[in-house]
Amino acid sequence: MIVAPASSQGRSPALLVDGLTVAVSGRRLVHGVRLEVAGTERVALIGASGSGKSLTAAAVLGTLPAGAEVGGSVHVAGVDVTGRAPARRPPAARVAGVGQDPAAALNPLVAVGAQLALPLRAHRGLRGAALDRERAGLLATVGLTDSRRVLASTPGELSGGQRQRVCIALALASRAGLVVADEPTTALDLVTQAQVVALLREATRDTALLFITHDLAVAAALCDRAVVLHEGTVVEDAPITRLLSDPQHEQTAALVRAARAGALPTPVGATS
Ligand SMILES: Nc1ncnc2c1ncn2[C@@H]1O[C@H](COP(=O)(O)OP(=O)(O)OP(=O)(O)O)[C@@H](O)[C@H]1O
Repeated sequence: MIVAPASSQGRSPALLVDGLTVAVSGRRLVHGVRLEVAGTERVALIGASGSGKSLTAAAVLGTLPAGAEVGGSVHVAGVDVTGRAPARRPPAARVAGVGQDPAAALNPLVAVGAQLALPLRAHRGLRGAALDRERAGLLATVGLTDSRRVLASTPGELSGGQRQRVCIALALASRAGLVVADEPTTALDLVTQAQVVALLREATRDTALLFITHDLAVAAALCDRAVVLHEGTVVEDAPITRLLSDPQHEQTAALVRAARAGALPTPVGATS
C-alpha cells in the first residue's frame, strides 16, 4: 500500500512509523509508536535502557525476533513493509542497518573485500573494475585510505573503529534511502566515537538516518530532532536544541541531566 504524501513537496517520507506495537511472547513491549523521518533528515530515537529503541529499530529493519506480533504500520519511502523481512521488500524500500557490535555484524572468516562485494553485486550489479573502483571509493568515504590492505584483511585484523567504518561502508554500499544505526558508537572509545559520529554525519548527507542512542549528547552532535521513548511509548518529539533547553517530559529531563553529567541516564522513577 502506498501512503499519502507527507511533505509539502508531495514526496513520501523516508520512514513513517505509525501506531507501531510489538509484543513478544504475549507481552506488549512497544505501544503505538509514531515517528517520521523525512528525505535527508537525521533523527535520533532516544531513551533509557529497555525503553524499546532496539525493538522499534528491528521493526523498521525487518529483523524482529521470530514470533513477535506487530501492529500498526511501517512505511519506507511510501511502501508498506510492516512485518516484512528484508528479502521480501522491494529495492525502493531498502533499509541499511549499522549495529552496535561490528565484530558480530561481519563474518570473521571472510575478507572485507569479499563482504563488501556482496551488496555491490546483489543490489547494484557491479562486476570487475567497476566493483573494484566502488569498493575503494566506499572505503575512502569512510576514511579507510589503505584500501588494498583493508580489502584483504579479515575483520579480526582490523581495530574496532576500523571494523565499524567497514560496517558503515557496507550500509552505504546498497544505496538504501534510509540508514538505521542502532547504538553504533557504544563499543568504541571516546575519540573513535567522535570520529564515527562525524563520519555518519558526512556519509548520510544525502540519506535519511534514524540514529538509536541512549545518549542525548551523541544525538545532539549528529541529529536535528529526537524522538524520546519511555517504556515503549513516545513521550516527546522535538528539535534537539528544544529538548536540551526546555524538556517537556520528566524522562527527557533525565536524559538531559545525564548528557550534561556525561553519565548514563537513570530511568525516571528509579529510587537510587
Ligand atoms: N527478544 C525479546 N524477548 C523478550 N523481551 C524482549 C526481547 N527483546 C527485547 N525485549 C524486552 O523489550 C523491552 C525493550 O527492549 P529494547 O531492546 O527494545 O530496549 P532498548 O531501549 O533498545 O534498550 P538498550 O538501550 O538496553 O538496548 C525490554 O524490556 C526488553 O527486556
